[in-house]
Amino acid sequence: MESNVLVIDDQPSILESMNVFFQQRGWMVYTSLKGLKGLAMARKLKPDLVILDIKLPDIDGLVVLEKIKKEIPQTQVIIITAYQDMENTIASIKMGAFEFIHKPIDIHEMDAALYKLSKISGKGVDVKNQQIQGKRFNYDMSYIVGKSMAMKEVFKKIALVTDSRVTVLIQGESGTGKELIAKAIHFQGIYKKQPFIVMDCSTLVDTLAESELFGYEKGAFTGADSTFVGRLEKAGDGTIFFDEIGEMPLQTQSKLLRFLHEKEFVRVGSTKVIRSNARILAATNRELDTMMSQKSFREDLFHRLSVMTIHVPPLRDRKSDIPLLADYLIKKISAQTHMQVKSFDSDMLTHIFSRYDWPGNVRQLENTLTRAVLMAKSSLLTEEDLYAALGKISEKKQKSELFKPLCEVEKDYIIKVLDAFDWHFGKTCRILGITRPTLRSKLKKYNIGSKR
Ligand SMILES: Nc1ncnc2c1ncn2[C@@H]1O[C@H](COP(=O)(O)OP(=O)(O)OP(=O)(O)O)[C@@H](O)[C@H]1O
Repeated sequence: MESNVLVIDDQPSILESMNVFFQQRGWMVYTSLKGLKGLAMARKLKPDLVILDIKLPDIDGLVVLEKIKKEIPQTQVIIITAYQDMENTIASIKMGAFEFIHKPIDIHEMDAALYKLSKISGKGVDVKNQQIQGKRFNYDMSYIVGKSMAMKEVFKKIALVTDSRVTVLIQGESGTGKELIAKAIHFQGIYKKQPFIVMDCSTLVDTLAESELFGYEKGAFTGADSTFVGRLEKAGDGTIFFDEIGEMPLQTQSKLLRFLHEKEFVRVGSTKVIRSNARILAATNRELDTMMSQKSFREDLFHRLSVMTIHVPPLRDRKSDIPLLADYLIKKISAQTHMQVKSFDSDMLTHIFSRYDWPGNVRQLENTLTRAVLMAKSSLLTEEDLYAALGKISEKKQKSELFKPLCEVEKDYIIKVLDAFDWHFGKTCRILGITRPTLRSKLKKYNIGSKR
């Protein structure tokens, strides 16, 4: 499990720099600009480490330190301050602060403190290892998250094919990460410096498909004002990824098949044969078996493409990946939207998100989290934010809407009976088992007027 740190400082620039520093070392980072809020977060999150400014706008940093050490003794605290203040240094160390670092923060000093921490902490915070993790965590466009058995199988297959030129067919529902896998195959392999070209087959129109794929010569047809280099040629010694291959028009399928046989093609309007060494990857969310039996997908093309197949399971079949994915995606979204990394309670998120089937798979999860990050009112993603992003109301809210105070129940019931008996007081009193004066006093108490 990754370590987590809470940074409490009233300077946004410090929060930002600490955020980057710890994230690069693979830590989960939480931040607070205020002491009291930071204290509340510490109580809730019980972080491995708190970086605490001694001078805070709302509460003395030393008081925060004292409370943290008393209530969450396992949490280590590093004090930071702009003041060379011996008294505070001594006081904070006496109170159990682990280290005292002066501003501006020297990252080597912070690294040294973390190293020291790794020696004393039972959790074994391994700085070196975290630096490696940090390097890997770079929103790399080919970085795939997953620890489920199913994803481990996917990783194994990727590893088998990255350095070869084998044709791979990637199958899976929409949003499962097929394009990401294609990128991983290309960018993790020895040909990663070569181009990676995507051909979205759902946009191919029969008449233009050949030109798009193989290119055309100037004057090949009306409107061909200049020579056009097709996608295959653009791929060079790299990869061409046919996304949504199931959508490729039948005529184009034949042309692609011929290319796969011969490894050469000619531009439209030319006679010059161009040899290509491009690696072919394809993906589909369609049932190609059914399409083949319906003759809308060529069987021979299928066999050519599926030298190796990778089946990407839907998210509902690997829910154990949700916490890891959510953690990664929130960091990715925060970086992309330049929003401060939102902290969240991983158990709460897992509890809520694991109940959904995610028909749109990881893309839907990513979109949901993006909405949650953008809509969140604070730097902490709450249960309410997650439910709102899912377009649902939270259990807490549901319950509060379902259950009302007794007086409201009584008021509603009296009105219901009055309405049912056309506001006949005698009948209403008999049903409710009360006297007329009692009914009158209740009407007054609940401000129930005349017949509505
Ligand atoms: N295992 C994963 N780890 C990290 N990000 C993922 C993972 N799987 C999918 N994603 C992210 O989810 C989004 C959808 O993934 P991708 O476009 O690769 O899916 P797809 O299967 O190709 O979808 P479609 O069939 O609709 O084209 C992308 O932003 C991708 O980066």
